[in-house]
Amino acid sequence: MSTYDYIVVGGGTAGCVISARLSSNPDSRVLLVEAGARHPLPEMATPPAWITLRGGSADWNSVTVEQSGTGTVLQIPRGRAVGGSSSINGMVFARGHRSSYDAWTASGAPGWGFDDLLPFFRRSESAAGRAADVRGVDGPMVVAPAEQPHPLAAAGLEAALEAGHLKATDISGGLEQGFGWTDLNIVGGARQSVADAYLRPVADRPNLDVVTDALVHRIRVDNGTCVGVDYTDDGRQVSAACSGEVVLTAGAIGTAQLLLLSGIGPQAHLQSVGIAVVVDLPGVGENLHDHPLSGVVYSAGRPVPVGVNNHIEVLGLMRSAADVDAPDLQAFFVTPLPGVDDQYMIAFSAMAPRSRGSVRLVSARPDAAPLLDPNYLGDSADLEMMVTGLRLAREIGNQSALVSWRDAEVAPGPDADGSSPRDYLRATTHSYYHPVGTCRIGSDEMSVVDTDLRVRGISRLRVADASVMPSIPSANTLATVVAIAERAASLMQD
Ligand SMILES: Cc1cc2nc3c(=O)[nH]c(=O)nc-3n(C[C@H](O)[C@H](O)[C@H](O)COP(=O)(O)OP(=O)(O)OC[C@H]3O[C@@H](n4cnc5c(N)ncnc54)[C@H](O)[C@@H]3O)c2cc1C
Repeated sequence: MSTYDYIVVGGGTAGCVISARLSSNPDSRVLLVEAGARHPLPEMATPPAWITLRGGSADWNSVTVEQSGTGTVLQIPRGRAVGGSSSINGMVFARGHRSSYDAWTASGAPGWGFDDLLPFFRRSESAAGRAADVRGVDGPMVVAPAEQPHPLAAAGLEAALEAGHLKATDISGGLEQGFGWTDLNIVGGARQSVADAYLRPVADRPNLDVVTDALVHRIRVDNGTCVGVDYTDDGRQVSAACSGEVVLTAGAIGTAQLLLLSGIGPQAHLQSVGIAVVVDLPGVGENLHDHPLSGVVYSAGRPVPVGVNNHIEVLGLMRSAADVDAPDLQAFFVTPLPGVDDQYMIAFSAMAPRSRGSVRLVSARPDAAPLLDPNYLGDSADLEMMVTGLRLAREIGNQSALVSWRDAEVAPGPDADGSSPRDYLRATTHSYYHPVGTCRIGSDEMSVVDTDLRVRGISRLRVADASVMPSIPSANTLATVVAIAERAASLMQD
């Protein structure tokens, strides 16, 4: 059995960051184990093609249980590839508003506010042309607004300003609200995944072993200490030993699933699926949540060019009412709407959803898909927030700046008023692909990791991915996961 100083479980977004940072010390032997393939699919490089990667070989093809708030069963794509979800995602690179992270501090995660995370956000990125005291100048992720902006996105931005929203000079920076050109991790016309930015440049380090197409089954715990992992590689059962620390970076779904498979989780649930309890940790798999997403669809009165980017170039962060404490709604222009000719959408999403769900096992088999219940619109406040989002999106959609594009509102359609917007929202709300929260940081009994990301009750085991977020930030989640991973690497090297 090989012994490593560090084992990183899941070679996705966070896993690529952490294994690259830890292996920069030539004296540390690092193993990274990833279930997906080593090499990228050709379509991953082409920004507008990202939509087609959902449901393909680099997606775990997860679905939810029927959602009580919507009556629907929804897909939750998540990357199964080196680079993880960053290899199939929409390439929007944005921090949440600073209030999102300050809410983490307030919820019992001191040291995780915006100012605490800022050095790690900055370390991760090169954002040329942005304010250098807020944005990074020499990090691996090279991010910038669309080089060749879509003309319909430009018209949408004008329409948002016409509707009275603020113009944001840097909507990706975490300090502003309003509408502006978001940063994208597209470099020279191609996706830059986190694997491209962090891992591939260092993959030939002699002290870094990257094992792919390998499913981790469980972590091994001996007397309260994590001592290694078990995985299958090409049908063989393999055990790797760890003399230092194991860090779980299998994502909000995969990490919770692995802890449960390893006997770390709510006792009654583990017993119900026949897994011996190692630590009764009731918060594992709880607190699953995501941004709910819907949109107003318009037919265009003229051909809408396909564009060379990711279909999402302008983001808006708004407040649902003037007196709310923090921005709580996002809107963006989908230009064009993929899969249909000459339509576009103004999408909107509740940024601080109250609904909470869970990840649970159906059996002790590591290859069995877990039960996923993000509980979209389960809390009626989220539905009402989406009703406000629909109203604000329509306001923007009806402005004169869009008149040369707009033909008609196709969905919900001009007749939808009274109670029918709620029916429309229940029927059309789907995942924004940002599941988080299943192993949250905190100090109460439902938290899973402490503020140093150490799993409660087990030594030499950390979690560092989207699962540790106590609550979802008010933006797409990639940039936040990268910052969490940077911070984790720094904590592990202290
Ligand atoms: C289709 C899509 C579009 C998105 N668009 C955007 C966007 O435009 N902007 C944005 O900011 N965010 C976006 N996101 C969200 C963002 O990409 C994720 O929040 C982020 O990448 C999650 O990082 P992670 O490290 O937590 O998990 P991941 O990047 O998903 O990595 C987890 C890794 O662990 C591996 N793994 C899981 N279980 C096991 C196991 N048992 N054994 C071995 N390996 C395992 C997986 O294969 C995967 O590679 C999108 C996500 C998706 C899926």
